[in-house]
Order: sequence, then structure tokens, then C-alpha cells
Amino acid sequence: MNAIEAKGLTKFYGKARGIVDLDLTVSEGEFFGFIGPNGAGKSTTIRTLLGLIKKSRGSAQILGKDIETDRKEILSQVGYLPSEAVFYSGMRVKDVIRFSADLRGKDCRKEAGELCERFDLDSSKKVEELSFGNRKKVGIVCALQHDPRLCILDEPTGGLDPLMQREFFSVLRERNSRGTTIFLSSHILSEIQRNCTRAAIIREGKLIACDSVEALSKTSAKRIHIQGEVDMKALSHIRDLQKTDDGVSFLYGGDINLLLQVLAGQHIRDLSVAEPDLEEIFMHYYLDGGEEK
Ligand SMILES: Nc1ncnc2c1ncn2[C@@H]1O[C@H](COP(=O)(O)OP(=O)(O)OP(=O)(O)O)[C@@H](O)[C@H]1O
Repeated sequence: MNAIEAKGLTKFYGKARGIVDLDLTVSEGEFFGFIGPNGAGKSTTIRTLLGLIKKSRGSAQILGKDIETDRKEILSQVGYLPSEAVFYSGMRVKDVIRFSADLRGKDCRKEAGELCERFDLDSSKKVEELSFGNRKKVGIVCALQHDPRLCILDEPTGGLDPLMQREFFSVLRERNSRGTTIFLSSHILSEIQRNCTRAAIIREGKLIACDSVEALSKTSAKRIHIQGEVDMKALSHIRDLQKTDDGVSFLYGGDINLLLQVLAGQHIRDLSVAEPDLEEIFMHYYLDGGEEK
């Protein structure tokens, strides 16, 4: 069964674009990354999938259940961490956590206690006394304590220090190895690269790529650094052209022979050809949707 299946899922806020014609399939058991720049539509996708906001058109199922008609069953099997966790003030952490468990009709005391310990969270404090990062931990415990089949995590690591981020991902990997599907929305490419097997990239409300992280990281483009005076006019398939102190640097996706022919007639002092790093590859998706100029 698929954990998530969306077809033509679209959400407009009045006339404003949220997401448009999103087709997305995540199989059960996957550790799936969802990447995109600010305003791309990640939170809109998640909130629409969970039925927290009403879709404009299209359809989607979560764990085989329809997002509109089976909302209650879906929420009982999903752990959701919103990008901004908001709690009733005046409540103690332990009461927030128990309230969240009660909503699901489950006794989660053992799991909640273990998670609080792993995240070093003092459950006797009032939520408004907590720092941003510690409030995030409360949201994480609420999202995970009932051992959901599917975890949907919207930018979960914001505010967590590096030690806590490490602990958080080790909890997620343990859950995933027991069969839990993880859907992780993030801006942080390294956390997607380290943890996810597949990922989708969303830009301006549309899905522009969906593949294994390994395939997304591969490109035929090379990073070229040239020292000297070069006339680039005869070259195409160039992206991210930057002037350096002593020459130029750019991503080149064309025929390497052509590049060498063009450079042969010019006065250059040095040339290096390197693999672009992952950050550069994703920036290419972010900035121009993957089209070469
Ligand atoms: N309540 C709303 N009313 C109107 N427009 C909205 C609303 N919520 C989101 N949008 C718009 O929908 C688009 C997608 O926003 P969304 O919050 O889903 O992006 P995101 O990828 O989660 O961004 P970020 O990484 O900044 O959290 C944006 O253009 C945003 O301005």
C-alpha cells in the first residue's frame, strides 16, 4: 500500500497559488524527503494531505484512506509535526503530551517518557517557559509517542541544537527500520541527503523532480574554473557564471570537446574541471527548475 498518493492535488488560497496539480506517491516504509525554497508549497501540501485545509481540486489518499472523507482515521495513524508548534499556554509539558495522547485514545506514557529522556526535555515545565528548541521537542514527542504508521514532519529540526538533531534522526531511523514511513519536509539538503532514500523537489507550487536522492544528486554538468581572460560568447549550456579574482567559474552542461575548442583559441593560464557539489545541483533545481540556458 502507498503511504501517500496524490493526483492533481491543487490548493488555491482565493486567487493565490498554494500548490498546483501535484502528483506524488510515497510507498509505505520509505524515508522520503520533500524539498523546496520558501513559499514553494511544502506546508500547503502537508496541510492539504492531512485535511487541515480544503483542497481546491484533485484527489489524495493517505494509507489508502481518502483525505476528505476519512480524515479521522488518517489522523489516528499519522504523527504530524507542524513547522510552528503552538500550544495552549498555562499547561505543563507533561499535560500537553498527555492531552495529545488522549486525543488519540491511547496510553502513550511509556513511549512519551522514553522520548522526553532521549530529548532531555523537562516535562514539569510550563510550555511558555520553554525556549523555541525545547518547544519543538514537545511537538516531536506529541508527533511520535503513539508510534504512528506515517510521520509527516514539517521542517522538524529548526531550533534543535546539533546533538538533538542527531538524536532526532536516530529516533527516526529506528522507527523507519521498524517499518514507519517518514515524510520529511526540509530546506536542509544535507539532512535529506543523509537520511532519505527518495525525495521530491517542489518549486512555485509544482513538483519539478521526484527520484532517488542518488539520482537527484547526479548530473552531467561539471564545475569549470578558468584562470585568465575568456570570451564566453561562443558557449552555451552555462549556468551560475561567476567572476573570480583571476578568471571565471561556471557550471557547464554541454559537450566538453566544444568547451576545449572554444578555450583553445584564448589566453588562459589554468583550467580545472570538477564535480559540482550537492548544494550546487539542488540550487540549479531551485533557481531555474533544472532548465539549462
Ligand atoms: N493562509 C494563506 N493565505 C494565502 N496564501 C497562503 C496561505 N498560506 C500559504 N500561502 C501561500 O501559498 C504559497 C505556499 O506557501 P507554503 O507555506 O506552503 O510554502 P512552504 O514551501 O511551506 O514555505 P516555507 O519553506 O517558507 O515554510 C506561498 O506563496 C504562500 O504565500
